[in-house]
Amino acid sequence: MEGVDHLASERSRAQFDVEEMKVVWAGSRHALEVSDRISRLVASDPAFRKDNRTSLSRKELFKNTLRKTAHAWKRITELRLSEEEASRLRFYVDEPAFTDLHWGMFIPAIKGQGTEEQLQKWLPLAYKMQIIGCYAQTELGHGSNVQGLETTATFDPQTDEFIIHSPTLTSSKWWPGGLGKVSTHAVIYARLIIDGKDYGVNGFIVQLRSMDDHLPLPGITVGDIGMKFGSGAYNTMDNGVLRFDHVRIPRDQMLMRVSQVTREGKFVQSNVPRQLVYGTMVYVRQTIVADASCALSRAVCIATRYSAVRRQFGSQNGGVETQVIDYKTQQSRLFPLLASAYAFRFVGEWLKWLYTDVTQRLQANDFSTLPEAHACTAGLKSLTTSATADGIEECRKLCGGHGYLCSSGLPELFAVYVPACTYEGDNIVLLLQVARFLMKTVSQLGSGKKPVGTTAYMGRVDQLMQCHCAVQRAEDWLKPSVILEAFEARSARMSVACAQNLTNFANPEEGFLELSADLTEAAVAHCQLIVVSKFIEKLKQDIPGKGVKEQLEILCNIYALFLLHKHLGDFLKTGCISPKQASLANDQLRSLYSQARPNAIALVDAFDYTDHFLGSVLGRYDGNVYPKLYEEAWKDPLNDSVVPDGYQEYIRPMLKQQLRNARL
Ligand SMILES: CCCCCCCC/C=C\CCCCCCCCC/C=C/C(=O)SCCNC(=O)CCNC(=O)[C@H](O)C(C)(C)COP(=O)(O)OP(=O)(O)OC[C@H]1O[C@@H](n2cnc3c(N)ncnc32)[C@H](O)[C@@H]1OP(=O)(O)O
Ligand SMILES: Cc1cc2nc3c(=O)[nH]c(=O)nc-3n(C[C@H](O)[C@H](O)[C@H](O)COP(=O)(O)OP(=O)(O)OC[C@H]3O[C@@H](n4cnc5c(N)ncnc54)[C@H](O)[C@@H]3O)c2cc1C
Repeated sequence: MEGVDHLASERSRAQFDVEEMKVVWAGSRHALEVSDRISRLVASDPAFRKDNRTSLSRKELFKNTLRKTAHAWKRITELRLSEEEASRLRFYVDEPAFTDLHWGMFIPAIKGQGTEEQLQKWLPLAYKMQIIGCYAQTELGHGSNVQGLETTATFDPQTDEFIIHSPTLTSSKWWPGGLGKVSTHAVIYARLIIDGKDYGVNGFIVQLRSMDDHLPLPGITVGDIGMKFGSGAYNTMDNGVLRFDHVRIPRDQMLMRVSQVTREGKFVQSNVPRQLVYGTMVYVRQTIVADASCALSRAVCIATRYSAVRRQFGSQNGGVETQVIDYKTQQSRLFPLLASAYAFRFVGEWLKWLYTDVTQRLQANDFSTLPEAHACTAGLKSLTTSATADGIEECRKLCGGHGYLCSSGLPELFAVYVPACTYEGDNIVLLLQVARFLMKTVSQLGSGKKPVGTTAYMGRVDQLMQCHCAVQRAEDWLKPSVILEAFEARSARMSVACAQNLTNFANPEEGFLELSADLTEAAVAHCQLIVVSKFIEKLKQDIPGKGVKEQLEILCNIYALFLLHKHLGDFLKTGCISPKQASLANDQLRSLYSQARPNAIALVDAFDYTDHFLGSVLGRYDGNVYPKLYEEAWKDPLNDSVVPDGYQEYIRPMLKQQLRNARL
């Protein structure tokens, strides 16, 4: 039935003001207005159609993306969209493209690592898209180990140039998005060599293709690395391969904010830390955390709406069957993901603040918070992307068989999302960075250096090593102080245990390798504490709107107690809680699921996603699933003809053969 809201009765059960929750989700009333307006602009423009993506060939898919990005750029310039509006437009167009790397990495790399003159020269060209750039760091042989990159940039004092060269096959740049077919320029990372001496990895701006005919410049071999996981999905992106054969670039194309090479070939290290060469990754990791909440909320929105529409079993005397969302098992799988989407939203907001703060400090030559910014961005990127990738897959299963259809939107969402666990740093490699930071923090506790920021709780390590959880009744688990103490104690005890075990090794690096699995678990505990504590902090703010804060409190408690349940081994092993308290937490969790149930549909409506953006028959706003699912099936190219292509060649002869055999 077209025009009927099949989820109306669900919506009428909501106990809070959905419009106000939309403001909380968007971040502000202004952000909601912009987001809402731009999402409708994209949804109503046929040029941004995306329902045919999975049936296009790679070439069609790629050309389609080029068309869409050109159209998006035209609309951005015609409508004079602000940076905020343009970035919302990119979000709602919902198709990975070379422009992500141009705006998301090429420009930030120049901004973060270039000198004032370099910014003035390159940024105007990049902002007007008169050049298109990518970020070429990873090589065939090395991705995680940035210090292991092999591409060289050798200074030639005769000509005042660098010679960029790929000395081995494994030094070929491999993976950069936008490189394969589009970028005219790249920020490439190469070992700086002066007078035979290696000064480590630095960034350089290199032109790759002619501005006249787009052909690669002399000495450059460049192409696409081939199809990736999933149909449609990330194959809209031209991830590329690049080799240099003694390509010359002027000296002033080395990004020289962090270190400089003078006309005489002298290497000068400025007073900023060398780690700033890694600064673009810190920036992008922060954006990836914010993006995790978007991807997860999208999957959760689809699974929640469908779970309210779908009915199985439980019919009494011919009455209606049970909505699958009413099964406790469905709730215990779905509601923690709903809560995680909100939790990641708020920790993403906080991380953005942290990043802005560290950037301002860096400009004032205050580098003190850089290690914490690195640990937080690395750890939260790892935690949120792993949970989101797993969460999207869980949402697919929550939708039963129909979740496996491309028209559910979930397979493509998963395929596009899952590389986030690898790009911008493999999630395990990043957790090991957090672990290093934690071990350093623990080792300095005795020296009188007071830990600050997200490790401030370590300053109370003596108390946290001994404290006893005060929970006696299930309701005690609703107290933020109780939850915080349990998470702080678990994290502190896991870090201290690792630090103590490390002392058993004569060589600390050897010990670190041997204990690395335990260390990543300690890092996860610390990162989960950050997410829980930032959710609790959010709830201390003034949050207007009938019932909004109460719903968020329910979600915050679900998030924390679900984690406690999932990682019970940690909490019990470290003696932070008793088995009895664990069982009370579980009782409380069940009660929280019942409280979330009547509000579930409204809580996903608060994401304010259009049907175009969701791209899912199962997640439609009106819940009119079955007729649309049926209609969608008939659109498949296989149904263009009643008798399939190939019948005469393959099916008919086989059937005839069977017939002949039967007659014999
Ligand atoms: C049409 C128009 C539309 C317009 C609008 C469009 C809008 C679009 C806008 C935005 C979209 C944004 C989205 C972006 C797209 C995302 C797509 C993804 C593309 C993917 C890109 C990539 O993957 S790029 C490559 C990423 N590579 C990595 O992440 C490599 C991982 N490895 C590392 O980071 C390091 O090598 C590692 C940290 C693992 C180890 O480094 P190493 O040198 O060995 O260092 P180590 O000895 O361990 O440490 C030394 C010291 O340094 C500290 N440290 C390490 N890293 C950092 C850092 N980043 N910052 C600060 N400090 C760091 C480390 O802790 C050590 O400290 P100490 O212990 O010595 O104190
Ligand atoms: C879709 C996509 C887009 C990308 N876009 C870009 C781009 O635009 N620009 C760019 O430069 N790069 C890009 N990359 C590359 C990406 O950054 C790297 O693939 C990533 O950093 C992981 O590095 P790797 O491939 O070397 O993995 P590896 O390090 O080889 O990982 C393999 C395995 O080894 C493990 N491992 C590695 N080191 C350690 C260790 N020290 N301790 C324990 N375990 C370890 C990992 O956990 C993993 O399980 C992209 C990658 C993908 C998939």
